[in-house]
Formats: sequence, C-alpha cells, structure tokens
Amino acid sequence: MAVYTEIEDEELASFLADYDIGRLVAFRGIAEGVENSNFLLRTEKAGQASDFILTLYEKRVNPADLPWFLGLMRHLATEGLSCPLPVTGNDGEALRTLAGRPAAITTFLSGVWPRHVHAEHCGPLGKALAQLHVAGRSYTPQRPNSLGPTAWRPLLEEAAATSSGDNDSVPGMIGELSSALDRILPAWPGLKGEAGLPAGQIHADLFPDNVFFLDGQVSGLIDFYFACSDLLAYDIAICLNAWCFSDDGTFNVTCARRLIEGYESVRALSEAEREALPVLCAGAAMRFALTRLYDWINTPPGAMVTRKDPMAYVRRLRFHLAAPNAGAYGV
Ligand SMILES: Nc1ncnc2c1ncn2[C@@H]1O[C@H](COP(=O)(O)OP(=O)(O)OP(=O)(O)O)[C@@H](O)[C@H]1O
Ligand SMILES: N[C@@H](CCO)C(=O)O
Repeated sequence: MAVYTEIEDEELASFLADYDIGRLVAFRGIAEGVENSNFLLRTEKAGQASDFILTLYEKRVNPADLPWFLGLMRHLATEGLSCPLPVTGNDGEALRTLAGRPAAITTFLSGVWPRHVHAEHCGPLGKALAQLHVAGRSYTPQRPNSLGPTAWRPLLEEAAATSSGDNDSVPGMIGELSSALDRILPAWPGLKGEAGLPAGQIHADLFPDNVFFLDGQVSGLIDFYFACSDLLAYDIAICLNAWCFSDDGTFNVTCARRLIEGYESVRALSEAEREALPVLCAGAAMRFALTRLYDWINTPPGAMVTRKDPMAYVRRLRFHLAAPNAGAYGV
C-alpha cells in the first residue's frame, strides 16, 4: 500500500480552498504504487462530479525536479497525449505543499492497467511510447537521468554497504550485478552528437501499471516521476523488460516484435538503435534490479508497501547478456 503520509481533514480542507475545483465529496487513499502517496479526490461543481488524483511526493522524487515533471506532463497533454494534466491553484501554481510534503493535483484518467500482459497490449503500447517521444521533442528543458549508467555503480555499492547479510541470496546478487556492470558500462552508447543515439524526453518507468487501456487501446499514461532526457531507445528497452517476460522469466518474442512494430508505426528506429538493443536492455534490467535490491535491503519492517523482487530483473539481465544481437528481440 503506498500511502506514506496521512492527511488530516482540516489540512485537506484548507489545501483545497486554494483551488477552484468544487466541493469535496469523496476522498480515499490508493493502495497501488510504491513511490508516492496517491489519493483519489471527487469534487462536485455546479452539479457536475469530477475525479482528480492528489499526489504527495515522497522517497526518490527530488522536489527541485517537480516543476520539470509537471511541465512535461502539461506539455505532453497539450500536444494531445493522454496523460495527467496538472491542475493549478487559484494563484496559477500546480505545485504546492500538503502535510509537510510537496503536493499536486492532476486530472484523473479512465482505463485499467493490464494485470496480465498479452501480445495484443504491446502494439498499442509501442505506438503510445513513440507518440510520447514525438510529443516530447518540443519540450526543451532537460533533466539528466539520475538513475542512468553513472548512478548504477554507486547504487550497487550503497546496497552492498547497507546489506545486513540476513538474506542469503543478496551477496551473490551483488557479485553478479558487479560483473554485469563491468560488461555493460564500457559498451553503453553515447548521446547523438557524440556519435551516439537519438535522445529526447523519455518516460523511463513505463511498466504495465503505468499504462491504462480501454477497449484494447491505450487510454492513458501515468507516473512521469522518473521521466528524464535520455536515449529514446532506452525507453523501448525498459518496456521490453517490463512487458515481454512472463512470470516464470521466459522472454516472449511475439510481445517484443509487436511492441517494436507499434513503436515504428510512429517513429522508425535507426540501425544503430536496433544494434544497441541488447546492451540497452541489459542496462534497463540492471537499473530495476538495483533499485529493487536497494529497496529490498532498506525498506523498514512494517512499512505499508509491497517490496518488488530484484531477482526477476537479474534473470532478465542474464537473458540480455546472452543475446547475440537485436535478432533476439524479433527485429
Ligand atoms: N491520473 C491518474 N488517473 C487515474 N488513476 C491514477 C492516476 N494517477 C495515479 N492513479 C492511480 O494511482 C495508482 C498509483 O499511481 P502511480 O503509479 O503514479 O504511483 P507511484 O507510487 O508513483 O507508483 P510506481 O510504483 O508505479 O512508481 C495507479 O496505479 C492508479 O491506480
Ligand atoms: N516500476 C518499478 C517501480 C517504480 O519505479 C519496478 O517495478 O521496479
């Protein structure tokens, strides 16, 4: 359950008094997610009910980055992408403070995220990802990826330093990730301009729980709080990891092919981007194995949040390191 911060009735009432969104008629915490505290707000104005999401930013989000995230969401929504639109208060600001945390209200999106991914989801997903990349071209502020390759070794060292040894599998995992980093980091492609790959604004966490579907089509993308300026094909690599492996760790090449076809229906990949897929996928698996491992070790006992298994991403990493070329991904 991801509600880290409780909100008192009086402070909520005074917070909402700064908006013109009507009278509060329902309010509840949302159990899903691990990063931030999310609440569903229903208001009524002139007899019309509207739903909103209230987010209190916790954990990994650097408050200094919030204007960039909210600006990106506003930009993408204005470009026609279905993503949450930040709602401004009476003073024109979307970013405020509630219960001692940075907070914002965004519009509610309809749809359901897929609990079980099928190949039919992957084409529309790929298309939506490419639409995000295209819509992001005209958002010029840059945010370097704080969880990119330069962060991986320090994250691993921090996990190793804080590991108490109460979980037998952790030391082996740390050793395996360290050896994998020795292979991935020297092979990492540069950004365009340094003879590298095309870069732009990427979502960087487009897992199934961040993609809503209605009638077989993508109805909305949420959770832009890892978004950053990085290699576009790295975003595809993140999706290949998050959408194209079954629960038992088997890679589903049909899902991968559909994802890439859907993507290319909007934006064609260059040959260099295709060739880089194995290392980009290995890097993406590394990033999620590392943050999961860190959380595994550092989540306090009794925290109302379900820890995610780092091993699932170590297994994916093994697959990518063994992939001879982009053909392994069906392209
Ligand atoms: N704009 C929105 N419209 C509808 N539902 C939303 C919206 N934003 C968030 N939600 C709901 O809140 C849940 C958690 O949101 P979100 O994924 O942003 O949280 P998080 O803690 O940042 O999660 P994550 O662990 O994926 O990083 C979603 O699964 C969804 O049910
Ligand atoms: N999507 C991430 C959690 C939120 O960043 C994971 O599954 O590890």
